[in-house]
Amino acid sequence: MTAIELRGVTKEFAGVTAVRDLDLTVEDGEVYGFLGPNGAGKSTTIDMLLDLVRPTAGTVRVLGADVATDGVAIRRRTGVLPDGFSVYDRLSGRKHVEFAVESKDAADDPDALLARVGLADAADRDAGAYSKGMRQRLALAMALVDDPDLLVLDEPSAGLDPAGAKEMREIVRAEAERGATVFFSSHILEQVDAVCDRVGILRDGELVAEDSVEGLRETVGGEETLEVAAAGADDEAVATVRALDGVSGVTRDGDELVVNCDSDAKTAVIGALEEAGVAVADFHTREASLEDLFLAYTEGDAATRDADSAASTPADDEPADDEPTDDGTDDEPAAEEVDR
Ligand SMILES: Nc1ncnc2c1ncn2[C@@H]1O[C@H](COP(=O)(O)OP(=O)(O)OP(=O)(O)O)[C@@H](O)[C@H]1O
Repeated sequence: MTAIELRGVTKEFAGVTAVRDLDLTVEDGEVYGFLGPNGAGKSTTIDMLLDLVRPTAGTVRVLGADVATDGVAIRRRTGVLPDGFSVYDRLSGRKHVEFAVESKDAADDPDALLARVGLADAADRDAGAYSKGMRQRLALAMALVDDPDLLVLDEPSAGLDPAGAKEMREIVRAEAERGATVFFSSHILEQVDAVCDRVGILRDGELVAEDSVEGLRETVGGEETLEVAAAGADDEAVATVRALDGVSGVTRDGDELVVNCDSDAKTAVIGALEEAGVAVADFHTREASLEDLFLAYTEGDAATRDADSAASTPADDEPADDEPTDDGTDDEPAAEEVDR
C-alpha cells in the first residue's frame, strides 16, 4: 500500500504559492526525509497531510484514504510530532501522554512511553518547566501512542542535544522495523542521512530531487574531492594537475592538495604528481555529503527567491489556535488553517 500520495497539490496563500503542483509518493514502511530551505513549503505540505490546511488544488491521500473525507480514521492511525509543539504549562509530562492515550482510546502505558523518550525522571514535573529538548521528547512520546502506522515528524530533532538526536534516530529506526512509515522534515542533514531510505528536496514549493542519498550523489555527478598529502608539490606540479582532463579545481592547503575531479580522474592526478617528482605520502577521497547535495539542489537563482518578503507575508487565514497541540485525534475534521 502507498502510505502517502499527493497528486497535483498546490497551496496558495494570499500572494504566496507555498506548494506548487506537487506529486509525492511514500510507500508503506519507508523512512522518507523531507528537506528544503526555509520557506520551501515543507510545513505546509505536512499540514495538508494532516488536513490542517486544505490544498487549493490536487488530492492528498494518506494510508489509502482521502484526507478530506476520511481525516478522523487517518488521524487515529497517525502519530504526529508537530512543528512548534506547545505544552499545557501546568500539566505534568505524564498527564500529556495520558491525554494522548485517552484521545486515541489506546492501551499504552504512559510511563513506558516516557521512559522510551528519556523522560522517566521528569514524568511528574510540570511540562511548562521542561526545556525545549524535553518538550520535543514529550511530543515524540505522544506521537508514538498506539503504534501508529504512519509517523509524521516536523523537525523532530529541533532542540535536541546530541544524545537526544541519537535516541531520535534509534526510535525512527525501531518504528520503521516495526513496519511504520516515517515521514519527517529536517534541517539536520546528518539525521536524514543516517535514517532515511529516500529523500525529497523541496524548493519554492516544488520537488526538485527525490532519491536515496546515494542516488542523489550519483545524479549530482561523479565529482569528488581528492585530498593528497604532497608536501613537495610546487606551482608547476599544481599547474600540471590543474591541466588534466576531468580536474575542475586544485587548491593547496598547507602540505595538502585538494583536487576537485571526476572520480575516474583520480589515478591520473596521483600519476601526474609522481611523474613531477612529488612524493605522495597519502591520499583519500571525500564523497559529497548530504549538505553538498542539498546545496547543489537548492542554491541558484530560484533558491534566492525573496525569502524575506515570503516570511513577512501577512497570513490570510485564521489566527493560530493557542491551544497546545494534541496528537491530532480530535473527532472534528480539521480544516482550520494554521498561521505561521
Ligand atoms: N498561513 C499562512 N499564510 C500565509 N503564508 C503562509 C502561511 N503558511 C505558510 N505561508 C508561506 O508559505 C511558504 C512556505 O512556508 P512553509 O512554512 O511551508 O515552509 P517550510 O519549508 O516549512 O519552512 P521552514 O523550514 O522555515 O519551516 C512561505 O513563503 C510562508 O511564508
